[in-house]
Amino acid sequence: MASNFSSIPILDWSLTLDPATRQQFVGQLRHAAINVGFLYLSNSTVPQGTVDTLISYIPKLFALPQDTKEKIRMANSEHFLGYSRLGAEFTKGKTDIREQFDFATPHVSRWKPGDPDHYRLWGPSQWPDEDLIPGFKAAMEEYLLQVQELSYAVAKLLSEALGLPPDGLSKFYDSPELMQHRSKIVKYPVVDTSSQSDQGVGPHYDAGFLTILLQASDHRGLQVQNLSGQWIDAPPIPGTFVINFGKAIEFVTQGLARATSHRVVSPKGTTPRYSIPFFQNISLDARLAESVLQFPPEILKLRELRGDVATTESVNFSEFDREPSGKVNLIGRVKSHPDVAQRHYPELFAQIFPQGLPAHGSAY
Ligand SMILES: O=C(O)CCC(=O)C(=O)O
Ligand SMILES: [Fe+2]
Repeated sequence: MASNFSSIPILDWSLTLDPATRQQFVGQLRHAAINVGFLYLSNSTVPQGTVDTLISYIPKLFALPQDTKEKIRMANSEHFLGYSRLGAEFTKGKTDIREQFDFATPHVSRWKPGDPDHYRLWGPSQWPDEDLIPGFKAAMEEYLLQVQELSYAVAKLLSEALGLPPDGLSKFYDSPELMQHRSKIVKYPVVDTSSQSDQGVGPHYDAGFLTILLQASDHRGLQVQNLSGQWIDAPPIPGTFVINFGKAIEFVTQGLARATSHRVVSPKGTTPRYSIPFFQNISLDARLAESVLQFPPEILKLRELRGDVATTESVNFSEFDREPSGKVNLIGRVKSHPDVAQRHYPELFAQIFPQGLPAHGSAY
């Protein structure tokens, strides 16, 4: 019988600051990683002011005129960065009812002719005109910087929690100037469920290492699938982030850090739900099948005690066993945003969608 969970643990980052309580935090992180795959983090290193400033911009960002938003649409960007209008994205063959802007940490594309296609995946963000939303770009870039720092600090503690040295995961990151992490600002509108689905985003796993999610409005909607397949609510808790693990870290930790399936149900009531996930990436070149880590037997025992996870309907990033991380991520982006892919990666698009653009999204 698999151990199971009915709520998501809340971890207090301030425990890490005192040597007397640090190990308590590390133990809680070990439990959350192995048995749940999700946690809330309170009292993190990200200043509340940075969070509040960014949140204050969200309604203004989505209220920009539609043509202003379309000027920076994702289809312009071979990096899959920019604006996606409502209904432009697919998960498991169904339209996700969300509108979003994808941004990323500052990065200059390293791609040059002859390099693999997936080097083109990372590059500069598209920003709305500064005059139309003054201060927004600076607020987002500051947020990205702070959350990036937090993500590296969490990775160190996770490494310890799994019985590795603190730098046990660092070989998966390139030097900072070669790395790029992504984020997006998402709006889930209220839908009329008598005529529409309530799929904010369908069941899926995240692809990378760590996801640090800010639930930026007071709405339920995020749900997490437990080991026996039931959907557990992960409601917003003020002053916290939600952290979860992606398929890449699950792969290299032999399933110790669990990638847990999750989804968002459209909000009820009268106001939209907002969220800001941050996806910590690993090196585009990382070949995970060659980099699986070794763990102490007492840690591996905990995975055995957890037991097997019920099969889920979530989308899988199964190519990690043969392709470099950048290629796996590119394939995921092509499936989620086929219109962008058709324009910028026609060959890969044709392999994945031999019949052309899916009418209703048939990506998975
Ligand atoms: O909006 C949320 O709360 C979660 C979004 C999510 O899981 C994703 O975009 O990967
Ligand atoms: Fe996700």
